[in-house]
Amino acid sequence: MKILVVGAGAVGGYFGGRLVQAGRDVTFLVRPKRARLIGERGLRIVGLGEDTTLHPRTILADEITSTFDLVLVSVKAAALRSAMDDFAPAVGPDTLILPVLNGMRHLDELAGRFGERRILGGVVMVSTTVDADGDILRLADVQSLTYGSRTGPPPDELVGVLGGAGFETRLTADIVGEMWAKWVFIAATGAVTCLMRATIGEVASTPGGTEFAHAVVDECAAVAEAAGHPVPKESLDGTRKTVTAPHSSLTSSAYRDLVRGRPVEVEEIFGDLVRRARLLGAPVPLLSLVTLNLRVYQRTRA
Ligand SMILES: NC(=O)C1=CN([C@@H]2O[C@H](COP(=O)(O)OP(=O)(O)OC[C@H]3O[C@@H](n4cnc5c(N)ncnc54)[C@H](OP(=O)(O)O)[C@@H]3O)[C@@H](O)[C@H]2O)C=CC1
Ligand SMILES: CC(C)(CO)C(=O)C(=O)O
Repeated sequence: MKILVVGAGAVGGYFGGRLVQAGRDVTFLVRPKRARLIGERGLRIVGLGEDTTLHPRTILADEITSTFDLVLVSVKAAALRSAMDDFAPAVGPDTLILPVLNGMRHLDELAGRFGERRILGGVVMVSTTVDADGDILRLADVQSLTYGSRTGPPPDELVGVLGGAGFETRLTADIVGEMWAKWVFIAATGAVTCLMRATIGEVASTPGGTEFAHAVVDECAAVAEAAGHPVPKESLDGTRKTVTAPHSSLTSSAYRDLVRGRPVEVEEIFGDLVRRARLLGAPVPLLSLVTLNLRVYQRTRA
């Protein structure tokens, strides 16, 4: 199965790199600067005691001459539209597209462009960043990819391709529910860390921090429930435990972007949740505050 990984950043570089290591037929669609760096330095996965150098196949948008069986989309939300233009020639009649962006909005954009049927849902749990050398730096020992069809038959053909590649994978019958659970998790983690400009542990160990984190989780979970996708108790308990852990160095990709002065996926992670909450009549004062805070950041960033 020919796999095109769109974006060799923190997430695409990590999962795509693992698939390369496992001998899968992977090509990375990259832009010229990233292509040069990977050509010179290799794609390196570092951190947590690892130092792996891979030499994957890369391709630029104007070099795509054939279609792929699976397109794994791992760009940030702001780059999605131009990425869709770039990878469109790789999409044939039977190509499946598996996006792993946080939030939910990208599904409509991808379905609008390529058709509902081929757009799978995906959830990644990983904590990686691109470091100053351009390497994929692992920050925590989590690495899972959950995926499934939203409309059609389960993509069973992916099980053997994505499985056994050094990260956990799960094909689920309820990927939309899983995406909501991840959205609650990432919105809560992102809200706590971005609004307080601190790690989960720094907030949780400060008086009032734990109560704040619980209140954020309550809001996020209430939106999921109102939307018809209540987060299962076990998953919600896990989210609460994670966002209130006093010694945790966990942040979120949104927070890492914020402290580096980069664009944050404000609308996709927070704004869209607030918008849906309003439509559903769910009160979200804390999420509204985080959204406003980050919108101001976004406008004044430049
Ligand atoms: N990092 C994390 O720990 C996690 C992130 N996520 C989510 O995953 C998604 C991706 O995030 P992340 O990997 O961190 O982001 P990064 O910014 O690290 O990576 C995105 C990559 O996409 C590339 N890109 C953008 N446009 C194109 C294009 N047209 N063609 C080819 N490549 C392109 C960028 O390339 P270039 O170098 O050229 O700019 C960049 O390398 C986000 O939605 C994020 O919320 C989810 C779970 C964890
Ligand atoms: C799992 C977690 C919180 C890891 O950083 C994440 O999904 C993100 O930051 O986007």
